[in-house]
Amino acid sequence: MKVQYIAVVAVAIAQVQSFTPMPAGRTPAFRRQSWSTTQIEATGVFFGTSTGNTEEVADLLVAKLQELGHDTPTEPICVDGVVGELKAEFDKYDSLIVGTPTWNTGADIERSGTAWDEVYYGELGDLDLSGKNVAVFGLGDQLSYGDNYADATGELHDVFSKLGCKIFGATEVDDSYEHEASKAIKDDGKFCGLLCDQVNQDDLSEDRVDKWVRQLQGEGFMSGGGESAASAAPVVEAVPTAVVSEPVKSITTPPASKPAVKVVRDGWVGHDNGESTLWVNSENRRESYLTKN
Ligand SMILES: Cc1cc2nc3c(=O)[nH]c(=O)nc-3n(C[C@H](O)[C@H](O)[C@H](O)COP(=O)(O)O)c2cc1C
Repeated sequence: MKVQYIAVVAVAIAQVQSFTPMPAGRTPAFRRQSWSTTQIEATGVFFGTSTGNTEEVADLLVAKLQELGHDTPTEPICVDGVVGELKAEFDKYDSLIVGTPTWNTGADIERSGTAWDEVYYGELGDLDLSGKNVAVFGLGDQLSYGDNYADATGELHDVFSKLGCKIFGATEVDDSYEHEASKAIKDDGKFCGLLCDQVNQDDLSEDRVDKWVRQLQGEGFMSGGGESAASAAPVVEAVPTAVVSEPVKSITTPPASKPAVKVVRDGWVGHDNGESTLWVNSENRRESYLTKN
Protein backbone atom coordinates (compact mmCIF):
# COMPACT_ATOMS: atom_id res chain seq x y z
CA MET A 1 0.00 0.00 0.00
CA LYS A 2 2.78 2.41 1.01
CA VAL A 3 4.81 1.49 -2.08
CA GLN A 4 1.80 2.11 -4.33
CA TYR A 5 1.27 5.52 -2.72
CA ILE A 6 4.91 6.51 -3.29
CA ALA A 7 4.71 5.38 -6.93
CA VAL A 8 1.58 7.43 -7.59
CA VAL A 9 3.13 10.54 -6.01
CA ALA A 10 6.35 10.07 -7.99
CA VAL A 11 4.45 9.84 -11.28
CA ALA A 12 2.35 12.89 -10.39
CA ILE A 13 5.51 14.90 -9.65
CA ALA A 14 7.07 13.78 -12.94
CA GLN A 15 3.98 14.90 -14.85
CA VAL A 16 3.95 18.31 -13.15
CA GLN A 17 7.67 18.75 -13.91
CA SER A 18 7.19 17.88 -17.58
CA PHE A 19 4.23 20.22 -18.06
CA THR A 20 4.91 22.82 -20.74
CA PRO A 21 3.02 26.13 -20.55
CA MET A 22 1.43 27.04 -23.89
CA PRO A 23 2.95 29.92 -25.79
CA ALA A 24 0.72 32.97 -26.16
CA GLY A 25 -1.37 33.00 -29.30
CA ARG A 26 -2.15 29.29 -29.53
CA THR A 27 -5.72 28.27 -30.14
CA PRO A 28 -7.49 26.44 -27.34
CA ALA A 29 -7.00 23.17 -29.18
CA PHE A 30 -3.28 23.37 -28.59
CA ARG A 31 -3.84 23.63 -24.83
CA ARG A 32 -5.69 20.37 -24.73
CA GLN A 33 -3.69 17.91 -22.75
CA SER A 34 -5.25 16.14 -19.82
CA TRP A 35 -4.94 12.70 -18.33
CA SER A 36 -7.59 10.25 -17.28
CA THR A 37 -5.44 8.71 -14.50
CA THR A 38 -2.24 9.50 -12.64
CA GLN A 39 -0.30 6.60 -14.08
CA ILE A 40 1.88 6.62 -17.18
CA GLU A 41 -0.34 6.06 -20.21
CA ALA A 42 0.08 3.28 -22.69
CA THR A 43 -0.95 4.91 -25.95
CA GLY A 44 -0.51 8.55 -26.99
CA VAL A 45 -2.39 9.99 -29.97
CA PHE A 46 -0.48 12.86 -31.62
CA PHE A 47 -1.69 14.93 -34.56
CA GLY A 48 -0.83 17.95 -36.68
CA THR A 49 -3.56 20.05 -38.29
CA SER A 50 -4.19 23.24 -40.20
CA THR A 51 -7.98 23.33 -40.38
CA GLY A 52 -9.03 20.82 -37.74
CA ASN A 53 -9.86 17.69 -39.75
CA THR A 54 -6.96 15.61 -38.48
CA GLU A 55 -7.87 16.61 -34.95
CA GLU A 56 -11.43 15.35 -35.54
CA VAL A 57 -10.12 11.91 -36.46
CA ALA A 58 -7.65 12.01 -33.55
CA ASP A 59 -10.65 12.65 -31.27
CA LEU A 60 -12.42 9.62 -32.74
CA LEU A 61 -9.33 7.50 -32.13
CA VAL A 62 -9.07 8.55 -28.49
CA ALA A 63 -12.78 7.89 -27.96
CA LYS A 64 -12.47 4.42 -29.48
CA LEU A 65 -9.35 3.56 -27.49
CA GLN A 66 -11.13 4.55 -24.30
CA GLU A 67 -14.32 2.73 -25.25
CA LEU A 68 -12.25 -0.43 -25.69
CA GLY A 69 -10.59 0.08 -22.31
CA HIS A 70 -7.10 1.21 -23.34
CA ASP A 71 -4.99 3.65 -21.34
CA THR A 72 -4.72 6.93 -23.17
CA PRO A 73 -5.00 10.63 -22.30
CA THR A 74 -8.56 11.86 -22.51
CA GLU A 75 -7.66 14.07 -25.47
CA PRO A 76 -5.18 13.81 -28.35
CA ILE A 77 -2.02 15.89 -28.34
CA CYS A 78 -1.33 18.55 -30.99
CA VAL A 79 2.28 18.35 -32.13
CA ASP A 80 2.47 22.15 -32.30
CA GLY A 81 2.17 22.28 -28.53
CA VAL A 82 5.01 19.84 -27.84
CA VAL A 83 7.74 20.99 -30.23
CA GLY A 84 10.97 21.01 -28.23
CA GLU A 85 9.52 18.42 -25.84
CA LEU A 86 9.09 15.49 -28.19
CA LYS A 87 11.40 13.08 -26.38
CA ALA A 88 9.74 13.72 -23.02
CA GLU A 89 6.29 13.44 -24.59
CA PHE A 90 6.98 10.23 -26.49
CA ASP A 91 8.68 8.67 -23.46
CA LYS A 92 5.33 8.80 -21.64
CA TYR A 93 3.87 6.15 -23.91
CA ASP A 94 4.60 2.59 -24.92
CA SER A 95 2.74 3.10 -28.19
CA LEU A 96 2.27 6.14 -30.39
CA ILE A 97 -0.50 6.87 -32.88
CA VAL A 98 0.56 9.79 -35.06
CA GLY A 99 -1.48 11.63 -37.68
CA THR A 100 -1.05 14.26 -40.36
CA PRO A 101 -2.89 16.09 -43.13
CA THR A 102 -1.35 16.67 -46.59
CA TRP A 103 -0.74 19.97 -48.35
CA ASN A 104 0.10 20.07 -52.04
CA THR A 105 3.34 22.04 -52.24
CA GLY A 106 4.67 20.02 -55.16
CA ALA A 107 7.53 18.68 -53.04
CA ASP A 108 8.06 15.09 -51.99
CA ILE A 109 8.59 15.90 -48.32
CA GLU A 110 7.55 18.33 -45.56
CA ARG A 111 4.02 18.54 -46.91
CA SER A 112 2.02 18.25 -43.72
CA GLY A 113 1.71 22.01 -43.41
CA THR A 114 2.05 21.47 -39.65
CA ALA A 115 4.80 21.35 -37.03
CA TRP A 116 5.64 17.81 -38.16
CA ASP A 117 7.55 19.45 -41.03
CA GLU A 118 9.67 21.41 -38.56
CA VAL A 119 10.71 18.38 -36.52
CA TYR A 120 11.03 15.54 -39.06
CA TYR A 121 14.71 16.08 -39.84
CA GLY A 122 15.67 18.00 -36.71
CA GLU A 123 14.36 17.27 -33.24
CA LEU A 124 12.53 14.11 -34.23
CA GLY A 125 15.30 12.85 -36.49
CA ASP A 126 17.70 12.89 -33.54
CA LEU A 127 15.56 10.65 -31.31
CA ASP A 128 16.18 6.97 -30.74
CA LEU A 129 12.77 5.35 -30.78
CA SER A 130 14.01 1.82 -31.37
CA GLY A 131 11.34 -0.74 -30.64
CA LYS A 132 8.58 1.81 -30.02
CA ASN A 133 5.19 0.76 -31.37
CA VAL A 134 3.93 3.31 -33.87
CA ALA A 135 0.82 3.47 -36.05
CA VAL A 136 0.14 6.31 -38.48
CA PHE A 137 -3.03 7.90 -39.79
CA GLY A 138 -3.53 10.55 -42.42
CA LEU A 139 -6.07 12.95 -43.84
CA GLY A 140 -6.47 14.17 -47.39
CA ASP A 141 -8.93 15.09 -50.11
CA GLN A 142 -9.03 12.19 -52.57
CA LEU A 143 -11.22 13.98 -55.12
CA SER A 144 -9.45 17.35 -55.41
CA TYR A 145 -5.98 15.83 -54.97
CA GLY A 146 -6.55 12.37 -56.42
CA ASP A 147 -2.97 11.99 -57.65
CA ASN A 148 -1.53 12.87 -54.26
CA TYR A 149 -4.09 11.55 -51.82
CA ALA A 150 -2.75 11.86 -48.27
CA ASP A 151 0.85 11.72 -49.56
CA ALA A 152 2.25 13.18 -46.34
CA THR A 153 1.10 10.10 -44.42
CA GLY A 154 3.77 8.19 -46.31
CA GLU A 155 6.45 10.55 -45.06
CA LEU A 156 5.20 10.35 -41.48
CA HIS A 157 5.45 6.57 -41.74
CA ASP A 158 8.93 6.67 -43.27
CA VAL A 159 10.32 9.03 -40.64
CA PHE A 160 9.16 6.88 -37.70
CA SER A 161 10.17 3.70 -39.47
CA LYS A 162 13.67 5.08 -39.95
CA LEU A 163 13.88 5.83 -36.23
CA GLY A 164 13.62 2.11 -35.53
CA CYS A 165 9.94 2.02 -34.56
CA LYS A 166 7.77 -1.03 -35.08
CA ILE A 167 5.06 0.07 -37.48
CA PHE A 168 1.57 -1.37 -37.11
CA GLY A 169 -1.80 -0.88 -38.78
CA ALA A 170 -1.30 -1.10 -42.55
CA THR A 171 -4.70 -1.19 -44.27
CA GLU A 172 -6.14 -2.48 -47.52
CA VAL A 173 -6.81 0.01 -50.33
CA ASP A 174 -10.44 -1.05 -50.69
CA ASP A 175 -13.21 0.11 -53.03
CA SER A 176 -14.32 2.87 -50.70
CA TYR A 177 -11.34 4.99 -51.81
CA GLU A 178 -11.50 6.87 -55.14
CA HIS A 179 -8.03 8.36 -55.50
CA GLU A 180 -5.63 7.72 -58.40
CA ALA A 181 -2.34 7.61 -56.52
CA SER A 182 -0.93 8.07 -53.04
CA LYS A 183 2.52 8.03 -51.47
CA ALA A 184 0.84 6.49 -48.44
CA ILE A 185 0.70 3.22 -50.40
CA LYS A 186 3.85 1.21 -49.80
CA ASP A 187 5.49 -1.66 -51.66
CA ASP A 188 3.07 -4.22 -50.22
CA GLY A 189 0.23 -2.40 -52.01
CA LYS A 190 -1.36 -1.31 -48.73
CA PHE A 191 -1.84 2.05 -47.09
CA CYS A 192 0.83 2.43 -44.42
CA GLY A 193 -1.88 3.23 -41.85
CA LEU A 194 -5.42 4.53 -41.49
CA LEU A 195 -6.48 6.90 -44.27
CA CYS A 196 -9.48 9.19 -43.81
CA ASP A 197 -11.08 11.96 -45.84
CA GLN A 198 -13.13 14.43 -43.84
CA VAL A 199 -13.78 16.51 -46.96
CA ASN A 200 -15.60 13.86 -49.01
CA GLN A 201 -16.18 10.90 -46.70
CA ASP A 202 -16.53 12.14 -43.15
CA ASP A 203 -19.43 9.72 -42.74
CA LEU A 204 -17.00 6.80 -43.15
CA SER A 205 -14.44 7.92 -40.59
CA GLU A 206 -16.10 6.53 -37.49
CA ASP A 207 -16.35 3.03 -38.97
CA ARG A 208 -12.82 3.22 -40.34
CA VAL A 209 -11.53 4.23 -36.92
CA ASP A 210 -13.46 1.44 -35.21
CA LYS A 211 -12.12 -1.17 -37.61
CA TRP A 212 -8.56 0.13 -37.41
CA VAL A 213 -8.36 0.31 -33.62
CA ARG A 214 -9.66 -3.25 -33.41
CA GLN A 215 -7.05 -4.25 -36.00
CA LEU A 216 -4.34 -2.62 -33.86
CA GLN A 217 -5.60 -4.61 -30.87
CA GLY A 218 -5.33 -7.79 -32.89
CA GLU A 219 -1.78 -6.93 -33.92
CA GLY A 220 -0.75 -6.50 -30.28
CA PHE A 221 -0.06 -2.79 -30.74
CA MET A 222 -1.42 -1.60 -27.37
CA SER A 223 -0.05 -4.49 -25.37
CA GLY A 224 3.47 -3.80 -26.54
CA GLY A 225 3.86 -7.14 -28.23
CA GLY A 226 2.88 -8.80 -31.45
CA GLU A 227 4.40 -8.70 -34.85
CA SER A 228 4.57 -5.41 -36.66
CA ALA A 229 2.58 -5.78 -39.85
CA ALA A 230 4.84 -3.40 -41.71
CA SER A 231 8.14 -4.01 -39.96
CA ALA A 232 9.73 -4.97 -43.24
CA ALA A 233 8.54 -1.83 -44.99
CA PRO A 234 11.32 -0.04 -46.85
CA VAL A 235 12.77 3.12 -45.39
CA VAL A 236 12.83 6.11 -47.69
CA GLU A 237 15.85 8.35 -47.41
CA ALA A 238 14.35 11.82 -47.49
CA VAL A 239 16.28 14.99 -48.06
CA PRO A 240 15.08 18.02 -46.10
CA THR A 241 14.41 21.28 -47.87
CA ALA A 242 16.28 24.37 -46.86
CA VAL A 243 14.56 27.12 -44.90
CA VAL A 244 15.06 30.58 -46.35
CA SER A 245 13.84 33.88 -45.01
CA GLU A 246 13.72 35.89 -48.26
CA PRO A 247 12.87 35.92 -51.07
CA VAL A 248 10.26 33.52 -52.40
CA LYS A 249 12.36 32.53 -55.42
CA SER A 250 15.27 31.00 -53.47
CA ILE A 251 15.85 27.38 -54.39
CA THR A 252 16.55 24.25 -52.37
CA THR A 253 18.85 21.28 -52.72
CA PRO A 254 16.85 18.03 -52.93
CA PRO A 255 17.46 16.00 -56.05
CA ALA A 256 13.82 14.90 -56.01
CA SER A 257 11.44 15.86 -58.76
CA LYS A 258 9.85 19.15 -57.78
CA PRO A 259 11.62 20.93 -54.92
CA ALA A 260 9.57 23.04 -52.55
CA VAL A 261 10.86 26.23 -51.06
CA LYS A 262 9.92 27.02 -47.50
CA VAL A 263 9.64 30.72 -46.83
CA VAL A 264 9.29 32.40 -43.46
CA ARG A 265 7.86 35.91 -43.46
CA ASP A 266 5.96 38.07 -40.97
CA GLY A 267 4.83 35.15 -38.85
CA TRP A 268 3.74 33.08 -41.87
CA VAL A 269 5.37 29.95 -43.28
CA GLY A 270 4.99 29.62 -47.04
CA HIS A 271 5.37 26.42 -49.05
CA ASP A 272 6.24 27.52 -52.59
CA ASN A 273 5.91 24.97 -55.40
CA GLY A 274 6.98 27.38 -58.13
CA GLU A 275 3.45 28.17 -59.22
CA SER A 276 1.73 29.02 -55.99
CA THR A 277 2.49 29.36 -52.29
CA LEU A 278 0.51 27.90 -49.42
CA TRP A 279 0.87 30.25 -46.44
CA VAL A 280 0.25 28.86 -42.98
CA ASN A 281 0.15 31.12 -39.95
CA SER A 282 3.01 29.89 -37.78
CA GLU A 283 1.24 31.06 -34.61
CA ASN A 284 -2.16 29.64 -35.43
CA ARG A 285 -1.99 26.81 -37.91
CA ARG A 286 -5.72 26.87 -38.48
CA GLU A 287 -5.22 29.98 -40.63
CA SER A 288 -3.92 29.45 -44.16
CA TYR A 289 -4.26 30.93 -47.62
CA LEU A 290 -2.94 30.38 -51.12
CA THR A 291 -1.22 32.93 -53.40
CA LYS A 292 -0.26 32.61 -57.06
CA ASN A 293 3.40 33.45 -57.73
C1 LIG B 1 -4.07 24.26 -50.60
C2 LIG B 1 -4.44 22.85 -50.24
C3 LIG B 1 -3.64 21.81 -50.67
C4 LIG B 1 -3.98 20.47 -50.39
N1 LIG B 1 -3.21 19.44 -50.87
C5 LIG B 1 -3.59 18.17 -50.69
C6 LIG B 1 -2.86 17.08 -51.24
O1 LIG B 1 -1.83 17.24 -51.89
N2 LIG B 1 -3.30 15.81 -51.02
C7 LIG B 1 -4.44 15.56 -50.30
O2 LIG B 1 -4.80 14.40 -50.16
N3 LIG B 1 -5.14 16.57 -49.75
C8 LIG B 1 -4.75 17.86 -49.93
N4 LIG B 1 -5.47 18.87 -49.37
C9 LIG B 1 -6.63 18.55 -48.54
C10 LIG B 1 -6.29 18.51 -47.05
O3 LIG B 1 -5.30 17.55 -46.77
C11 LIG B 1 -7.56 18.14 -46.31
O4 LIG B 1 -8.46 19.22 -46.39
C12 LIG B 1 -7.32 17.76 -44.88
O5 LIG B 1 -8.52 17.26 -44.35
C13 LIG B 1 -6.83 18.93 -44.05
O6 LIG B 1 -6.59 18.46 -42.76
P1 LIG B 1 -6.43 19.45 -41.52
O7 LIG B 1 -7.78 20.15 -41.38
O8 LIG B 1 -6.14 18.58 -40.38
O9 LIG B 1 -5.35 20.41 -41.85
C14 LIG B 1 -5.15 20.19 -49.64
C15 LIG B 1 -5.93 21.25 -49.17
C16 LIG B 1 -5.59 22.57 -49.48
C17 LIG B 1 -6.48 23.68 -48.99
